[in-house]
Amino acid sequence: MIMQTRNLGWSARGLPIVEAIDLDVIAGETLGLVGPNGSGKSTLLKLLAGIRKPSSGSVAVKGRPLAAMRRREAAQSIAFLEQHAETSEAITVRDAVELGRTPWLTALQPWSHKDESIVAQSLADVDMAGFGQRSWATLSGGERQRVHLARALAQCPEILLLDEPTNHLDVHHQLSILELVARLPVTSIVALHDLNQALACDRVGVLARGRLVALGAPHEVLTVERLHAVFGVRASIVTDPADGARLFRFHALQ
Ligand SMILES: Nc1ncnc2c1ncn2[C@@H]1O[C@H](COP(=O)(O)OP(=O)(O)OP(=O)(O)O)[C@@H](O)[C@H]1O
Repeated sequence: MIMQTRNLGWSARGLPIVEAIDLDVIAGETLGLVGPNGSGKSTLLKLLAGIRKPSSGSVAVKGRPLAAMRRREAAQSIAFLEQHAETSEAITVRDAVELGRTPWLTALQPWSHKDESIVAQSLADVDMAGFGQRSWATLSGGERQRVHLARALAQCPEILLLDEPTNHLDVHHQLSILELVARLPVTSIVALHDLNQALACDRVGVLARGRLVALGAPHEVLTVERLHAVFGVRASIVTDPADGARLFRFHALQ
C-alpha cells in the first residue's frame, strides 16, 4: 500500500465532517472519490495531503506517518491540486510551474537543466507549452487549472491528489487531462463530480456525510441503487454502440 488511513476523521466546531475513514490506496492506481456536495471529498484530500491535521486517526505514506514527515519530504511524495488553487497574479506561467520544483532544490542541488526540462515537459503534458512567458493574470479559468496541474506534475510526486481537476475545462481538455492522469506512472486520488468520468478510474470510493460508504471497481460500486441512495437520482445505464462502453444517464426523482 502506498497510502493508508486508519480511523481518519476531521471535525469542525465539534461536528464531524469526515469520519472513521479506513482507506488502503494501491500503488499506481487511479482512485476516484465521488459524493454529493459537502460529503467531505475536499476535506479528505486535504487530510491526505497533510494540509489539514486529523482530529482523529492517521495517514501513512509507504508505512510512515504523514504527521512525522517534514514538509519538504511530504512534498516530494505528494502533490495536491486544490479545488480553488490560487497563485500570485504577478508571475508568468513558467514561474508558476517552476514552483513545483521547490521541494527538490537545495543549496547542493540548485536549479539545473533537469528542472528546466521537467518544467517544459509538465507544460507540454497539459497542452500549455506555448504559454510559458504569459502573465498568470491573463489566463482563462481553464488555462489556470491546467497550469496548476502542470505545477503538480513538475513536483514529480508519487501520489497526485486532484480536487475536481476537470473543473473549468472544455470537453477536449477534460478528456486529455484524465487520460494523462491515468497514463502517469503515479498513484492518483481524484475527486470527481462526473460519475461517467469516475467509471474510467481503477477504483471508486463513495463518500456520504463524511463516511466512506463504498470502495471498489467502478461498476460494482456505482450501482443504480447506490446512486439513488447517495445522490438521490434515478440512474439508467446506456451502452455506447461505438464501443460497448456503459454510461450513466441521470433523471430527477419524481
Ligand atoms: N472549516 C470548516 N468549518 C466548518 N465547516 C466546514 C469547514 N470546512 C468544510 N466544512 C464543511 O464540511 C463539509 C464537507 O466539505 P467538503 O468541501 O469536504 O465537501 P466536498 O465533498 O468536497 O463538497 P463539494 O462537492 O461541494 O466540493 C461541508 O458541509 C462544508 O461546509
